[in-house]
Order: sequence, then C-alpha cells, then structure tokens
Amino acid sequence: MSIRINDLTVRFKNGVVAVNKASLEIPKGIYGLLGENGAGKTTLMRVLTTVLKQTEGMVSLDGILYNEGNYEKIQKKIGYLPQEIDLYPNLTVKECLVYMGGLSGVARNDLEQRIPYYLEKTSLTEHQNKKMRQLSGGMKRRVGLIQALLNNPDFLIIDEPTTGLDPEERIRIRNLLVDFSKDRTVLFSTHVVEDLAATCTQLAIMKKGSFLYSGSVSGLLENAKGCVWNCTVQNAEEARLLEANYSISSKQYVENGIHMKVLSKGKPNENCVLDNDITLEDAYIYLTNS
Ligand SMILES: Nc1ncnc2c1ncn2[C@@H]1O[C@H](COP(=O)(O)OP(=O)(O)OP(=O)(O)O)[C@@H](O)[C@H]1O
Repeated sequence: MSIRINDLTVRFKNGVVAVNKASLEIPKGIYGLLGENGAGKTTLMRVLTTVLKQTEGMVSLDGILYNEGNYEKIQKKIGYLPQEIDLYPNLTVKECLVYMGGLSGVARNDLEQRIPYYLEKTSLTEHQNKKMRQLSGGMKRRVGLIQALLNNPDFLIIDEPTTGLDPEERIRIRNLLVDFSKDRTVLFSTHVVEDLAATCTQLAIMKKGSFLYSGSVSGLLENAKGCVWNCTVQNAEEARLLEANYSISSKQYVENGIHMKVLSKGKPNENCVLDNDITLEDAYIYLTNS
C-alpha cells in the first residue's frame, strides 16, 4: 500500500491556492503530517479521501489513479476521521456505529465483531448505550475514530485524532493506531508533535501548500543538530533580547533566572551551552523558522 502524489495543486474558486505543486510518496506504516495553521493539510487530506477534486496533478493509491471513474473503488479502501465530525446526536454510540458501518458497506457479521473490539480498545464499552449528545468531546472523537476503522481500510487518514483526549486515552489511541498501521498506511495529521514523536518514523511538513520536508524523523532531528542551545538569562530584558533575535522552543522560570531553549545556527551568546537532547518539536520549529 503506497500513495503517490505528483505536482498536486488545489485552487479554490476564490483564488486561494491551498496546495501548490506538492509531491510526496507515503509508504506503509504511520506517516506524520505537520504544518502551521492554513498550511494546506486538511485540503490535501480531503483530496486523498476523494471529498475534493484536485485542480492539477496526479494522485494514486496502490496504482489506482484518482479520477471520478475510480472514486468508488478508492473510497472502499479508505477510512477518514475529519477534524470536525458531528455524529448523530440522538443515536446511541452503538446504533451510530452500526449505522455508519452500514453506510460504508460493512457486512453485518463484520460489524458485530469489529464494534465491540474497537469499543473495548477505545475504552467506550461502558458508554455504548449512551446517546451521542451525552458524550464528552474526547469520547465523541473516539467514536469518530472507530467509524473510520470499521471498514478495515488499507489507508487510514486521521486529522487530529487525539484532540481533547486525556493523557491516558491519548496514549491508548496512539498505540491502537500503531497496531493498526501494521501492513497498512496511516496518515496522521496533528499539531501535537509529541504524538508523532511517539508513533512515526517518517513524516512530512507542509508550509504554504508545499512540502518543506519529507523523510525520516531522524533526518529532521539531524538537521537541527548543533543548533539547539540551553541559555539561562538573569532577567526579562535579556530574555526579550533573545526572543527578538531567535526562535525559542521553550522558556521556564527557574531559581537562578529564566531558562530558554534557543534555536540558532551559531552560539547566541557566551553563556549558552549546546543541547544534544533535541526533541522533534525543536527540530520542527528550527526547520519552519529558518
Ligand atoms: N473551501 C475553501 N475555500 C477557500 N479557501 C479555503 C477553503 N478551504 C480552505 N481554504 C484555505 O486554504 C488554505 C489551507 O487551508 P487548510 O484547511 O487546508 O489548512 P490546514 O493546514 O489544515 O490548517 P489547520 O492546521 O488550521 O487545520 C487556507 O488559506 C484556507 O483559508
């Protein structure tokens, strides 16, 4: 299972070019997608799910070209959790999943096995008879994820799956996705960099409709090597000076002043010490701001 995207462009009627000649190959496993607000991630995912037609360029899924004649075939292979999903408020969790599974053409027998399995995996078994409108935001998100998994898709596209989840549930969902990605492709878009660090080895970073980076997480970390500095300053004025001149990936008030993680090619000042413990967040901020 692999997805190829060649010179993809999406231009909206109002002239906004949300995706601009973007090319990418998404292999098997979990593949991360990062990018600032408005970078074009959702637009790209909407094309990949066939909800939106590209203006130019080519997309293929396991060799099947994205064109209207193939949309039905492609849709059968895809599961999608959109950023905003409003599921039927008056149905119970279970009724909602049975209904949505039916809409996706999943056989009744399969639904009878898969629904209890995923309810258990997402800690929703005890809530299955509650009406959708009675659920918390995080629970609704988990039901949304189950509906995307019900047709056992080869290609799962998930937009912010962990938004609103408590830390324990976030970890559970991440692990569920890792297990699910064995022999399949999962495109995982999120602003929670930590979730990608815990699940992916490959990722792409979008900026203004194009890919600024695509490749291994280790390659991205390597790119920031020698550019992350630990600096402790004595007062707010010194901190402001650093903030005015560099990207800062963290800031903390400590006993002896203000500790800051400064991203810079050269040493910001003589009191700064090179930090070799680079996080994905440091590497992402370094790349997108340099
Ligand atoms: N239907 C639309 N019509 C016109 N412009 C749109 C439409 N949908 C999105 N855009 C614009 O396209 C650009 C990319 O938006 P998109 O939603 O794909 O970004 P994103 O990376 O998903 O952002 P976020 O992280 O905030 O969800 C933005 O400038 C947005 O305003």
